[in-house]
Amino acid sequence: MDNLLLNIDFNKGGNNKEPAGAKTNNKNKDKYKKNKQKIINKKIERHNKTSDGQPRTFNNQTQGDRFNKNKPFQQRPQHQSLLVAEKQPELVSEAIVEEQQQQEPVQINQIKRHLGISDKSKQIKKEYKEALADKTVKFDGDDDYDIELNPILPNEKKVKYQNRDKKQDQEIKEEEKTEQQAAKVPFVEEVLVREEAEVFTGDKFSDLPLNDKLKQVLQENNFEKLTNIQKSAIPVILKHQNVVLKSETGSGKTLAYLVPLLEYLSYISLNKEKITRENGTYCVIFSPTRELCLQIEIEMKKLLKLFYYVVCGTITGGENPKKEKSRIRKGLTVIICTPGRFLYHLENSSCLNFSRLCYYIFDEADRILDQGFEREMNKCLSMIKKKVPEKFKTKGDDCFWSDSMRINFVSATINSKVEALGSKLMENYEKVGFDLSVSSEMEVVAQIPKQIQQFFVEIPTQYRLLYLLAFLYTHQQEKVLVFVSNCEHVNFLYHLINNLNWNKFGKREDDQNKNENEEQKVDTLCGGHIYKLHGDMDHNERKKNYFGFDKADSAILISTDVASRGLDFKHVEWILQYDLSSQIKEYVNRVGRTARIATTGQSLCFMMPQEKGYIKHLKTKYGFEIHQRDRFNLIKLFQKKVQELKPEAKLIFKSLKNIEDEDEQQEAIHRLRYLVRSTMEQDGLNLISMAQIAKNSSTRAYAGHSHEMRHVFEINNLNLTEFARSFALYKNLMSVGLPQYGKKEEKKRTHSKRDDKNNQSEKTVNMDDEKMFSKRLKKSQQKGLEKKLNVLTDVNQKERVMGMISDLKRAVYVNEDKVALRKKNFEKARHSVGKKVLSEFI
Ligand SMILES: Nc1ncnc2c1ncn2[C@@H]1O[C@H](COP(=O)(O)OP(=O)(O)OP(=O)(O)O)[C@@H](O)[C@H]1O
Repeated sequence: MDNLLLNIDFNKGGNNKEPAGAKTNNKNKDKYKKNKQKIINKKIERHNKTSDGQPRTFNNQTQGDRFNKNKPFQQRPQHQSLLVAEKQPELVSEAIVEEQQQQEPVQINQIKRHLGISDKSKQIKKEYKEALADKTVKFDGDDDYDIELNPILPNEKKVKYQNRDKKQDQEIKEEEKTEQQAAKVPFVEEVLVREEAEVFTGDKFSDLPLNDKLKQVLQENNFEKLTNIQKSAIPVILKHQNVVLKSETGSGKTLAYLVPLLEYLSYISLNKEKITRENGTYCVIFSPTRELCLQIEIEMKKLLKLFYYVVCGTITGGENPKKEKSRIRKGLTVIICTPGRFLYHLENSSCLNFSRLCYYIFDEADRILDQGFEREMNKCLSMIKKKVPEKFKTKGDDCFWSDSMRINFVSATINSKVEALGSKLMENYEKVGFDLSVSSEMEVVAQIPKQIQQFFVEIPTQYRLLYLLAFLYTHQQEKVLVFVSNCEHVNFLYHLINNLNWNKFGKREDDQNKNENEEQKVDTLCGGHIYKLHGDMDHNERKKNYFGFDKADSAILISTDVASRGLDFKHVEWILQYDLSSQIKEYVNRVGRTARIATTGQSLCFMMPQEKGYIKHLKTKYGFEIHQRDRFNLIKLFQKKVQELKPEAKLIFKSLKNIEDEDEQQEAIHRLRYLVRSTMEQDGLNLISMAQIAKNSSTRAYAGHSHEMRHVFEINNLNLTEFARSFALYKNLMSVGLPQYGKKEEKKRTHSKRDDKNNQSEKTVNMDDEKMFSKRLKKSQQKGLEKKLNVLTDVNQKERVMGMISDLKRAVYVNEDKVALRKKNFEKARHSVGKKVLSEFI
């Protein structure tokens, strides 16, 4: 304390500055002290005299006032700092402190802190004043004074006020705690106690009544212990039962139906007839995606090593149909297919042989129906029925009951719709893995493995992209699967992330020119292991990306829901739901891509502020355990990661003195934005138009959220400008590549009032977008109604729907479009009819 006061007096402050060399020269020091004392004495003298040089008279009755200029210096009570610094009473005087107060507020604060007088004293001071005004507290002239010349209260009064202060403090603290409790938990630190995975049972495959070859092959593939679902499902399926099978994601359902299938085929081969390729197909496995077909084929081929007579093959979209045809002609014992392509072959290939068909398996059965496969599925089944009518019990088209068929329905999220299809196929069936003690809604939660930690983070719409990049940078040594709502968004994110050069991160334009060599080095996330997956991709690229992500140790996969079902990527640590899905089933299946078969994993939902209801819905309706994470913690982690991976980046964060400070954290976000913008502007990448297309598709997808969840995903609550920013479409980037501007507007934009014009143009862009969007929305509604019209039989209903369609058509083709359409027709007519006739026509 003494040192502190001495330092303040001697080393700092304008007039109090110690002369050069004083520290080393004691003589000089004494001289300095004497001078100092002289200055103080002079000050006291000046204070005690009026401007005329006459001695000042003091009014003693006002001595309780805060700043008592009417009180002689000597008569003032001793200052607390003087009491503390008793050793140098001549140096640390009130006058010095006063002077310091004017010139060195920082140091006064230091003194305050050391004396334990914080800014809270201001509040106490205020209360003192109030108390004085109320005359509830009286001061006799003997009261002591604190550093700010407040009267120091007798102890009981002080305690009273201190307690009051503490109480208030506590209340405020508690309030803050409850508000921030969830949000301020560290971002990735494991706060939850992970439950022991309870996937495996004590039972083994070797205990099951299977043939020796199958047991051997299972052992060779390290399938030893049975999982819960395998233990309960395999014996039931083996007993020639139709089964609807449901269990949590990643619990080994595939093996649960493949093992009984192989057992059955080997039984036929040993006891009934030799299975050959010429015999045709014995089993058809339906699955919703090509990748899942591929995966089932791989899993099956692992088991086929000792069953050379069983040939399995996939029939999926994207493959060359001719090649598939030749494979079918050679004979496939087990066909693994997507319904669309299978239907194509049923309609176009006569070589399909179903005379021995005895097994149907529907993997991800609920998705097969959801995806609009229902019609295709029904067609497939009825065509098979037409080919081999003797196998089926009933004659009508809608019923596919058969005594000679074994049917398995499999999914983690089976619902009543699936059961309805099930009843068309199976006269009676056994349910395995259903928990009848809980409601079907709550049962959904049970399908998420317990070892998955679920989080959500609320992010302002405009920063979404930047936080995504921060997250990916922070977790680039892990495997992250990012889900978005549409193919265009996947494409945009994929190209953007692939082209970000993190060597440029945080550098300004002038810095960049200095280090051109360094700039040439490209530093991409995960060492460039970035993949994408969606339905519009070329089949071979899809396959390549699927295997690429599966094999990588650390990688990023950006995907639509095409990857949400059944795919078993190895060791995915994080599932990131960047665009939320309004369907609970999709949430469960997306999350289920991590924590497979007794491993652990985390999932994170990126939530826009207006989507708060989503988490509430999941928590209250389904009882999900989702924990909030603070976005600032994410940025903190990001900064730490940057500093860890790029030690030279200290320069980047030179302004970040306090990493806890939210404003300073914002700095990192700005730097990220700069990196994104510079990448967007790069020639030849075409990122801006990709972003615009992605934004439009995402807006449409947002408007297409299920009716049940419209209150959460309400398109009218979506701020389109902020939403555009989440696609890196910032104000001045919006104008690039947009064809909407006329020549006049283009000229105007280069004028001096550029900013105003930019604002205007941004508005026009948004208006155009909105117009486009509403048009498309109406068109899609129209299409939906047209589909409905095909199915309707009632004449009145038909008429009503037709009326609605024509209303929509009128709304879509606004006047301008009508004119354009007429012009187009006119042009057509001119070509076909000729000018002469046309003039008559006009
Ligand atoms: N008994 C077992 N012992 C060891 N590994 C197993 C066992 N059963 C399955 N697995 C492995 O567990 C992983 C997940 O299995 P699978 O894909 O069948 O899960 P699932 O329940 O079908 O998941 P989803 O619901 O997501 O489709 C696979 O890699 C599979 O090889």
